[in-house]
Amino acid sequence: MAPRTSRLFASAAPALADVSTHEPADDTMSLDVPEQLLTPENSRSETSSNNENALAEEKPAARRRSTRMARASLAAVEALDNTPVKRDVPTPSASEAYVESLAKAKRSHSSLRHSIAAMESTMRSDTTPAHDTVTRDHSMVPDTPVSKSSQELQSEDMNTSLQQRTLRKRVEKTLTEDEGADKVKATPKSGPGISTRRSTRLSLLDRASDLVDRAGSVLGKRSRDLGEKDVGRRASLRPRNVAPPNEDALASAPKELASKKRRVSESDLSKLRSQDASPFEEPAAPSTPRYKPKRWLTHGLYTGQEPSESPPKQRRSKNSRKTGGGPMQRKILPLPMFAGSRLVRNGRNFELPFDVFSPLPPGQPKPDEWRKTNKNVFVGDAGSIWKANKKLELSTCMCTEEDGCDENCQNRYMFYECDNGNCRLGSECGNRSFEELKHRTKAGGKYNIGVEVIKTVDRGYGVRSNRSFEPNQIIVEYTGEIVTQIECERRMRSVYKNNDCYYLMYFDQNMIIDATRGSIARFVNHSCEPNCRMEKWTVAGKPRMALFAGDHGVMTGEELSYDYNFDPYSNKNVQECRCGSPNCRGILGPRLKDKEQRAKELEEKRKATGSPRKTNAKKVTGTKRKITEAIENSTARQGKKQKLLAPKSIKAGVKRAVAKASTVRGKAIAKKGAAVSKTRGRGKTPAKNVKLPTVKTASRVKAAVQTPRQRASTAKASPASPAKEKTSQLKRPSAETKKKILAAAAQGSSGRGRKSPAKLQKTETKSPRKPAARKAPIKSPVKVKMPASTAKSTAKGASKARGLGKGVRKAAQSVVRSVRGARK
Ligand SMILES: C[S@@+](CC[C@H](N)C(=O)[O-])C[C@H]1O[C@@H](n2cnc3c(N)ncnc32)[C@H](O)[C@@H]1O
Repeated sequence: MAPRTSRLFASAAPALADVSTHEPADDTMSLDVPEQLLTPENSRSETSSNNENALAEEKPAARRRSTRMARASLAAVEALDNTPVKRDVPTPSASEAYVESLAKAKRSHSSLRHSIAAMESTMRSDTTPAHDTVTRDHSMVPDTPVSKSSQELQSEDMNTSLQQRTLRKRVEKTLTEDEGADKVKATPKSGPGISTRRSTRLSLLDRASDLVDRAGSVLGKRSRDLGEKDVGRRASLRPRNVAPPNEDALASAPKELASKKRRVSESDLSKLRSQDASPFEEPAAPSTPRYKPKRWLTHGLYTGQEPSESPPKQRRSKNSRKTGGGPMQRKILPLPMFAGSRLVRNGRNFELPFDVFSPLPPGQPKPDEWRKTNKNVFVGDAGSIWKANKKLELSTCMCTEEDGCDENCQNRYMFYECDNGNCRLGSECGNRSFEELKHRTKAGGKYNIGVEVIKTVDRGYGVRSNRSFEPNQIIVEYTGEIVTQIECERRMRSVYKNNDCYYLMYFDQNMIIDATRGSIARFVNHSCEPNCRMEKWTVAGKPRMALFAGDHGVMTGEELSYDYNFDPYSNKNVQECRCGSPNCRGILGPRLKDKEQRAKELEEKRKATGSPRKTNAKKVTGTKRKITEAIENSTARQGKKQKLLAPKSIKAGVKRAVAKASTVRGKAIAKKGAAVSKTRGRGKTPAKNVKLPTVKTASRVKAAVQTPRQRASTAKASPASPAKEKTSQLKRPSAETKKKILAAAAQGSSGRGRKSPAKLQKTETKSPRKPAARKAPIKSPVKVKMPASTAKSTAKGASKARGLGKGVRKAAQSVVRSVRGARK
């Protein structure tokens, strides 16, 4: 005890000096007790053993000192609590404790005085004068957990002036009753005294590690690793008895500590340390550095995946090598992303897949020679010519708000865009496509623009949609340099003569858009079954071209195409089409016109039904495509044509002959009537004979055959019709023949016929008036002669042309017979 006491004295020398100045010492014990309680080392040891949370908290120095004082005073309270008397009696309130302490203070007044004086002197020596007041007045107000617990004991009396005195009295009481306090003091002084210093350093270290943690989370993995290494190194300095900020533990800790202190001898200090540490280590959390907890994303690519120990954005193998954490605790491979086991177990709400809007990844081949312009630019003379021909075209929209300029809008029909000048519907108007496109372009971004260039397999570049488009929605404007036709031709001859691709399109006023320098629309390829249309609209009086979605709309990722309806100008320019559609026309040529399209459809219909074809192949002419098609068609139908045409031509010939014959007959009848009337009127009977043979009146010829005169007249008349048709082939009869005919006619008429000579005479009498008329029947045999063959041929021809009938044939034959008979 002696060396120890001297050591204690040595350490408490300043305090003793102060004490001696205030009050003389009554006995040695009175000096011993405060020394054990109030040395700075003691107070530190208490702090280190109880204060855990305070390590991490920043406090001003003065506050820390006051805390130490509170610890010192609290140690006395704890000692008080540890007495057997206290354990049996319920914890008194602050006022009771005060009364108690007063009673006890009387008993050991003198010794307490010394101890209090020593305590105050210690306080003075530890704190500056400025803080002295603070220490005295607010020694119970520190915000550490321990001081809070002691503060609770006095919470009711905090406002009274006895606050400090209560503390003093309790200390006095403790000192009085606890005679073995020196034993208790030995342990905290030697054991935790060491760790007190450490704790002071550790509070700083912990703060520093906190800062490193924060910095690590900001600076990234490498910094975190560095921080971790540092922390690991400092961990050797960390006290092993760091307890969590548990109030129960804090409350119980001093009791256990006090009881152990009594049991442990001074010689077993090293053992004591390890034993002291054990009760605190059990509830204490492992002394790992306190990292900011990782927050796993609740959305994005990895949503639904099991969290791993690896930091994100790093390969697991690499990560485990660095951190030494090892791979994840998995027995089998995880399920694929978006179908992980968690997803299978729990399910989740529907989320759009990440590639719904997925522009092409970077690194796509891009056209080098493309010079872009999103506006039409007039080049050369085009501008001046355009202005000169400019017409102000206005079209006032008549739609109502209910209609909203839908498909029935008059402006829409005419490809006129509505604007505030010609339409009063404003935002309700549905016919402002170019306006919409303007807003989209202005907003920018891949989605608003909605198209991107791609490289196709066999058609050069193309354009792909990276969003969906409604049917008939505007997609992109076709812009470029507007040139005159002359300029266009010049470019074709010189500039583009070796080009494979042309970007020329007919525009307006005989001008052409050359999109070699133009918008992205120039890359849109041709398809025979396109999903888009190229349309020309008038916007604010100016024509503009744009690509619109087709009637079925466009889906994300589809390649855009329209029908070029391409005019290749020459054979050289005819290009093979590789659109791959089922109805591909084979070349980049013009599409069928409506009429041809209809004809084609009809043809197909006929083929299907098997009905004969009426169309004329001659009509299918024009462009190269059409010629090709016509050739194909003709070769395909040649056989059919031959089979069909043979019977057709006969029928047609017969029909023609009949029609002609009937027409001539009709005419002849009409003429006959007229002639008869004329002759009658004029008294020309022989004319009747001349006219009768006009082939057509078969019945009358028959009747005429019945009498010789009539036969004769028929014989004269019968060849008349063919003679009439083929006058040049007839030969004139000789005079002798004429006489014979006349004689035969006279005999025949006198012998057979009932005709009176008067009649004949009458006829003859009439004949002088018209000798030519009379001559005609005379001539007729000549005629008949010749016409005999003619009649034959006529009969043959008539038999060939079977439409003439038997009557005509018989008449002709009878004429021939009569002529022969007349000869005989
Ligand atoms: C206006 S450009 C289209 C963009 C072009 N593919 C490019 O790479 O620049 C027209 C040219 O593309 C090619 N092309 C377009 N559509 C095609 C198709 N269906 N089949 C074959 N070639 C096509 C032809 O060479 C044509 O002259």
